[in-house]
Amino acid sequence: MNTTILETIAAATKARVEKAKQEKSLETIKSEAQRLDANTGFPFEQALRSEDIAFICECKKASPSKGLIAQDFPYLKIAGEYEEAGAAAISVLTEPQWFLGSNEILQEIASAVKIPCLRKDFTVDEYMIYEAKTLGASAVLLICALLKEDTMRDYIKICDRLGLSALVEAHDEREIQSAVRAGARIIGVNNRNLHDFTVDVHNSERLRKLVPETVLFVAESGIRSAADIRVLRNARVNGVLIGETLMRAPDKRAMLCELRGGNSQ
Ligand SMILES: O=C(O)c1ccccc1NCC(=O)[C@H](O)[C@H](O)COP(=O)(O)O
Repeated sequence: MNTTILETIAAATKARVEKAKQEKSLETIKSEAQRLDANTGFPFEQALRSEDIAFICECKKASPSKGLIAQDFPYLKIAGEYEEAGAAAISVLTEPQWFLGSNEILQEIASAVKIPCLRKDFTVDEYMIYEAKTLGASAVLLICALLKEDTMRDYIKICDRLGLSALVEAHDEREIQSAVRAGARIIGVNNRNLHDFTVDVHNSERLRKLVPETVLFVAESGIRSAADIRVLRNARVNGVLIGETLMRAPDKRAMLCELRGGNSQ
């Protein structure tokens, strides 16, 4: 079988984590994270509960499917615009090779905004969860395709103890069932097919039915228009995660308003 982009990124991420451990050990990052306040009230989850449909707006300079998206990437300005325009949370890519993200970008954004930040990365080691906490994240991404069910359960428990939320990403029925069994309280369905990079928001619509009402549901990727949002709102998704559409919009506030179905003028 061909190696998927996800497997390639995961292998590079494992190497990145091993390098990070040489600079700061697991024990050190763990104790740094554990010294931080764990009584957070899980703001990322709260943000998803508190709105009709919550917008998680992404700061992303590049991606494997699109290459460079934003030549100019004033991420603090972008995050500020998202916050002012009523974003519920901000997703920050920290993967450096394909997404041109960094830990520093997350740390700076998290300390500049009041809304919760998701560390969007390819979590392959518990080290990355403790690291996310020290960087100021309120949530981390856990991808079913990269983690065995028992590991997923353990990682969700680590998140709970640190006061972090886990957005557990699934692509199909089997992964959704595994995420539910592992104790996920937030499941995100990624609409992007990682073999051919095509996107279909109806993937979220279809899979929403399989997720219990008690579990929060986020639709991720390929959301381009108010019509897409209408489909997802009708499917009772709690939140949408939007990257490229917002990153390419010169006026983020106007684009968010348009996506919500309003008039930006
Ligand atoms: O975006 C990609 O090309 C990609 C490829 C392989 C793994 C993950 C990938 N993207 C990460 C994301 O999940 C998106 O950044 C996020 O859902 C927003 O998607 P979009 O609104 O389509 O930019």
